[in-house]
Amino acid sequence: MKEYILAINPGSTSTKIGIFKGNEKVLEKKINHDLKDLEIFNNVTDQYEYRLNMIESVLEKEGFALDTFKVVVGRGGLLRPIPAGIYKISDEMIKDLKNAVRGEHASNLGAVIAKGLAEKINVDSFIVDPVAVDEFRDIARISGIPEIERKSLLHALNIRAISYKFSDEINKDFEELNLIAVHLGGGISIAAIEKGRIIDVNNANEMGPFSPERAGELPVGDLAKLCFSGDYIEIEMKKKIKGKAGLVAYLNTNNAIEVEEKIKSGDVYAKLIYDSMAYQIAKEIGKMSTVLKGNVDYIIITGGMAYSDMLVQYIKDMVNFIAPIKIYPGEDELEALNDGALRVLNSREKIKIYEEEVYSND
Ligand SMILES: Nc1ncnc2c1ncn2[C@@H]1O[C@H](COP(=O)(O)OP(=O)(O)OP(=O)(O)O)[C@@H](O)[C@H]1O
Ligand SMILES: CCCC(=O)O
Repeated sequence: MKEYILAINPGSTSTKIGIFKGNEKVLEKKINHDLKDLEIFNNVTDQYEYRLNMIESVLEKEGFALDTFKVVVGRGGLLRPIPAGIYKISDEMIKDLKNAVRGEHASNLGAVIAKGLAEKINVDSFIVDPVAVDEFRDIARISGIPEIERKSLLHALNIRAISYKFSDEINKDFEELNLIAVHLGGGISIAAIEKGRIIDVNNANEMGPFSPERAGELPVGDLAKLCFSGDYIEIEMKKKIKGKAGLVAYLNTNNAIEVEEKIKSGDVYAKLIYDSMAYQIAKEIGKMSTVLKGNVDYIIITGGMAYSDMLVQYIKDMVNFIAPIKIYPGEDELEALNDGALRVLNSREKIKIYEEEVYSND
């Protein structure tokens, strides 16, 4: 009997899978990938067979036959700009992901694997709120140099799932609230949400505060100088901005818990860096409150670093004049994928068609 939903979330070093029966998670597994195994692939989507085989082995070992799944849902990747929602995985979408039309990202594999598995058993496959969700007004796209556009790229899956959860908890519709939603993970997304639409966000890869591994916004003159200093080739510069930046660059770790231990043992430099990250996060929240013209109902803070009392307290002290603050530490993207699939299966939300939304966005 087809009774389960299979959720697939590929990350840079692991693939997480979740099996759900209605709202109940009956299995969660994290498949770790050896970096040496991944290095041989030129593009992320070339890892398809490798990761698919590992998922199938886990399913077999755990006793879940493929034909017990009624739908397969994957994390969406760097697609063309599209509104938030749940999308049927289409050939056009797969083509864009394989061609990396907006770049390489581990989540590009989510749709490819979900569709591959679903086709074997002849069921539907979906993605939910991919990182490419774009609900910006044109005014938010202008950067200051015509060749460069400000882009909407964010942790949309977790941000929207937590926003829905919070709205339910206070018995309001997400579409009637103005929120600032903050995801504090390896990357940091800070979004202004007006009546359910994400109208502005920093773009965790390129702007906003620095994070455990990323540089965030940088003084552009000095950045240009560094690029042309002759000391770095392009790939090194890219790594310097994303991966080897932020806490990693200053303190040699991307682990906020380790940084807090240093601070507690009296490391003044670690405290300066950590406080500076908190300061920049608070400053970005302030920016988003202006985007919403001060009409902010709540600030919600989520992601792994939301577990940190030290960080959250610093931020709260700076921004609690703006709106009440609610903290949801951690993330459950597998649950968010399942929730999305259920909303479609229970006819609470209409499935979107990628090609139609891309076209209507042009
Ligand atoms: N209890 C805790 N106290 C402080 N920091 C924590 C705690 N638990 C996790 N973190 C920190 O949260 C960060 C990782 O967050 P998270 O797991 O949400 O990110 P990720 O999934 O790796 O990346 P991303 O969210 O960008 O996709 C790390 O710096 C980690 O040390
Ligand atoms: C760019 C937003 C998503 C991510 O950092 O993974």
